[in-house]
Amino acid sequence: MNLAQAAQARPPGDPGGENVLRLADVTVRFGGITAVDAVTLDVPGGQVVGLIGPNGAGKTTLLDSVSGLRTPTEGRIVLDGADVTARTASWLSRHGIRRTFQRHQAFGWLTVRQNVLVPLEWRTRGRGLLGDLLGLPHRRRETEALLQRVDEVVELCGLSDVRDVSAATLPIGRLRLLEFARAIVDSPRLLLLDEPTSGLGQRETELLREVLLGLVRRHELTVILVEHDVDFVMGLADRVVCLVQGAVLADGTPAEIRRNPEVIAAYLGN
Ligand SMILES: Nc1ncnc2c1ncn2[C@@H]1O[C@H](COP(=O)(O)OP(=O)(O)OP(=O)(O)O)[C@@H](O)[C@H]1O
Repeated sequence: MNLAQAAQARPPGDPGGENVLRLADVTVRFGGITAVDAVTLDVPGGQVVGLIGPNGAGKTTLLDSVSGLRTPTEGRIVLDGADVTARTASWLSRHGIRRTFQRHQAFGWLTVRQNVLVPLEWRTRGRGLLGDLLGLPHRRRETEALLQRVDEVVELCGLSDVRDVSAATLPIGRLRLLEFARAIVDSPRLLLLDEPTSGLGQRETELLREVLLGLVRRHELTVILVEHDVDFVMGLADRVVCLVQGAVLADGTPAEIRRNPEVIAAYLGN
């Protein structure tokens, strides 16, 4: 990862590409509770959109809808121009949407390297099984390429020193970085991050920031970032959306959101 190269590829403030994602009046209800209330949002390619708001504002529920874990009660979700509102999580995952969760999802009994390999194995599952069994050269080359990619991402996420250690023995900060590594290893188009800095120390937070910034600036990634660490969001996001009681209270640049009196009253404080 070279941040200088990354910064050249897309200068800060560049509006990014066409919309990767469009939410149109997305509403999610749980019985009488409206968790997400008619949210309309465009996410241009290559941008980081920060999603902030108080506890219970509907941020995670919105990510659940975009990642196919929860079908909206109303409204439409459009990915690269196609309506994906009713698509399943596994379909969306195969089509380039990845997410992390507030609680890490690593497999404790696998090593760091094996954990990062899982999404790649899953993507190529079943393909070339005969080639594997016969040890055919083209399959060996494919496997070597996958392992090389795994090692690159493990290094990028600062996990090389623990790559052969089982995940169950890692402290929480390392586990969160492992979760992130698993989410980016197969180069998703859209990454949904749910409180990625929670449990990270200062150095780990800075590493995560640099890795994310590099990927985004090189147009490799579009991100929706849910995060309570306001400085982290404001430092990374091209745009910030503040949700309150399921609805969009404000949508603007980090500077606009920081000085928005309604956002200050509802969430940021003074
Ligand atoms: N499975 C569920 N069943 C019923 N209500 C739910 C469910 N999931 C979320 N809610 C409710 O929906 C609302 C939004 O919750 P959500 O977790 O999306 O908020 P959030 O902004 O992510 O909060 P936090 O910052 O605390 O993670 C809350 O009132 C919550 O209690």
